[in-house]
Formats: sequence, C-alpha cells, structure tokens
Amino acid sequence: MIELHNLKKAYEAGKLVLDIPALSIATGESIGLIGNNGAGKTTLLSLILDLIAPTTGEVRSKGQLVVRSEHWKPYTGSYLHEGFLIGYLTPAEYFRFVGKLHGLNAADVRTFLESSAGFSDEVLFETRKLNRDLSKGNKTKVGVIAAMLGRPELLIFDEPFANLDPTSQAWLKRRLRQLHAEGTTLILSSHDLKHITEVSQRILLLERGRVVQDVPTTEETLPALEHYFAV
Ligand SMILES: Nc1ncnc2c1ncn2[C@@H]1O[C@H](COP(=O)(O)OP(=O)(O)OP(=O)(O)O)[C@@H](O)[C@H]1O
Repeated sequence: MIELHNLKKAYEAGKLVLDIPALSIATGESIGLIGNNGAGKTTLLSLILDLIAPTTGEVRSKGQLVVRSEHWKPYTGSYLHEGFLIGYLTPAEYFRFVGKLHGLNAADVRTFLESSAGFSDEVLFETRKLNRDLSKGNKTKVGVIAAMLGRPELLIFDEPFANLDPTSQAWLKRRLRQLHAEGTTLILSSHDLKHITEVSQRILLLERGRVVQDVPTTEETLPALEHYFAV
C-alpha cells in the first residue's frame, strides 16, 4: 500500500534527518515505529502524509505519488499532533465537521461516537469547551476518534498512547487490534515498547533517520527491544 523509494529529508542543508532507500508497507499490515527522540519518526509520518516535502525520493500510496495526487486522502485517517484539531470548535462540532467530509450525517457521527464509549465519554462529546482548551490527553482522544470516523483503510498515528489514562490506553489497543483484524493498515509511532509491540505485527526501529531493524513482532521482540534501549 505504501512504498518509499530513496526517501531523504534534510530540514537544513547537509543535515539529513531521514534516509530510507526502500521500504514497503503492505495493505493490512500494522507497523510500529520506534526510536529515540529525534530518530525521525514524526518526519517519516509527515512525509507519508505529504505534510512536508522530501528533499529527494518519493512516497507512493496505492501506487500513486502522494505529492501529486489527492486519491489517498479519502482512505487515509491520521492524527500526529494537536495542530490537526480546529482549536475554535468544540469536540462535537469538530466531529460533525470531520464526519461531513466523509459524507456522514449527525446521526451517523453520534452512532460512531457511541461505539467509542469507554475511550471518550459523554462529557467529552458534550462539553462546551473548545478543542484548544482541552487537556493533552483529551486532545489526543478527539484527534484519534476523528481520524477513525469514516473508517479509513489506512490509519497513521504519532504517539497515540501518550497522555492517555490506562483505561483509554487499553481501549485504544483493543480498537487498533480489532481494526487490524478487519484489514485496516496501521502505521503508529510510540515510545511505549509494550503498547507498540502489543498492537503491531511488524516493528521498524529508526536510529538517526535510518531503519536499523525491520522485524516481525514475536514473543521475543519486547524483551529484545527493552534490552536494546536499556544501554
Ligand atoms: N521543522 C524542523 N526544522 C528543523 N529540524 C527539524 C524540524 N522537525 C524536526 N527536525 C529535526 O529532525 C530530526 C528528527 O525529528 P523527528 O521529530 O522526526 O524525530 P522523532 O523520532 O519523531 O522524535 P521524538 O521521539 O522526539 O518525537 C530531529 O533532529 C529534529 O530536531
């Protein structure tokens, strides 16, 4: 589904922060992206979503360049950071706005939100607070749910477990595993090795912009990664 070729990014001349010669992500795969601060995870996700331009190379989604086409946008849901939220809307207004983009009416959106009970409770759906004034965790909840509205084929999240309470983390893991079982392609970054190995069938480990490990997740993966990062 996603193909990277000779993908490089330098924000400042001569300072490469991402360098991936070739990478393929198949339809239905669940990818966990890990790596220390500054490894290039957000940069990679931003390139896949055409939020930033590559210095060289290309990203294709279902065979078409993401920089030159719009076709990938309807089947791609994402939440990288709070800049994705419209700050002057309440969560309910924002969900209705995103729902409309997917052709969903208010009742469809309400039904979808009800299926998210346990993650985002009624209080969040009915609050008069604006998105910009929500707590960090609640911003993440609004962004993650909005990304899932319309049931996209491809979901991309940057650190979706960060700032969530344990109940919400458990709910999100269950939902992500369910979506994966239903065939959704998932690309997630996380610093939480336990969560990411629980929801990803394949782990990509980035170090200074390079993929230094690309492994299927097994029972050995979590202890191996804990050992890797313990040094
Ligand atoms: N807009 C920017 N301008 C200049 N340098 C940037 C910019 N965005 C990121 N960088 C640099 O690119 C490198 C990769 O950053 P990136 O945010 O992709 O890493 P990350 O793996 O997501 O890190 P973290 O785990 O801390 O979120 C870092 O050295 C960072 O300082």
